Amino acid sequence: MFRAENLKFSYGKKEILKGISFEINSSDIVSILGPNGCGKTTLLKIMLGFLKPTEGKIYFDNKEIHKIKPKELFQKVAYIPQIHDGAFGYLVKDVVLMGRMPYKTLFSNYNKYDKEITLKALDTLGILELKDEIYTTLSGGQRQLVLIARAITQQADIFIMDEPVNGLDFGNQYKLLNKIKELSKKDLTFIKTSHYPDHVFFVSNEALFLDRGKILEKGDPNLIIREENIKRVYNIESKITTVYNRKVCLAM
Ligand SMILES: Nc1ncnc2c1ncn2[C@@H]1O[C@H](COP(=O)(O)OP(=O)(O)OP(=O)(O)O)[C@@H](O)[C@H]1O
Repeated sequence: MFRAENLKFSYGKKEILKGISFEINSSDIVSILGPNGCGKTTLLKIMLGFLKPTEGKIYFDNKEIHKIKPKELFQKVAYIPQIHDGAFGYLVKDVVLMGRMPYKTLFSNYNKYDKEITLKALDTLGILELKDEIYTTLSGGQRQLVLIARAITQQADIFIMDEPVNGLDFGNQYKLLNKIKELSKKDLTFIKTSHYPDHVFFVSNEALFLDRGKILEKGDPNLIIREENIKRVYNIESKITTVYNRKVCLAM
């Protein structure tokens, strides 16, 4: 589905990605790990066609991303950004309804079906009671859930999420991770950044470690999240162990 070939990217003279290649398959839950500022968000933006690689190629379904019309791409791919302050004054249900935009022509209105799936998405995320609230008055975590509901309303097959648990409380973090697992069984693909090895063990079948502009390793999290990689990437000692049949990474 996504294929990157020797991607390089620089902001001006600052080289961020130094030649990375990978493939992502459908129904994967991929977590991109790496230290602050290593280029995770930049990579997501390249995958969404918001930024063009300085060198190398990125394909979606064998077509170069920047040659795909945004409307076509966003019927298949939904983006949930890390920080979202926009949508000033809109009600939650209207923000979620905006997920239907890639299906609309310039002058067509939202119909009954659009409104139905909007409410269903809010219900799926357990936030139906927020539907008439003003979006900008919500907490950061609640906004995150609203944006996920919007992505569901978009009926995309692929969700690109930038640190989706950022700002969510402990319970909502794991509720969201469980929701991701549940949705991936319905053939949805998730590509997300993460700062939490435990979450990656919990939810992902693929992990990609970015380190100094290159891919250190990509593959099964159980194989690639190792103490020496944690040390190398985050410069911290850790112990990786199994508790209640779950792998966890403890910082020492
Ligand atoms: N628009 C921009 N112009 C110039 N430099 C930028 C721009 N956006 C990001 N950068 C720089 O590029 C580097 C990579 O940023 P990016 O946001 O991709 O990192 P990240 O891995 O997602 O970080 P974090 O984990 O902190 O969210 C950082 O050093 C950042 O300061």
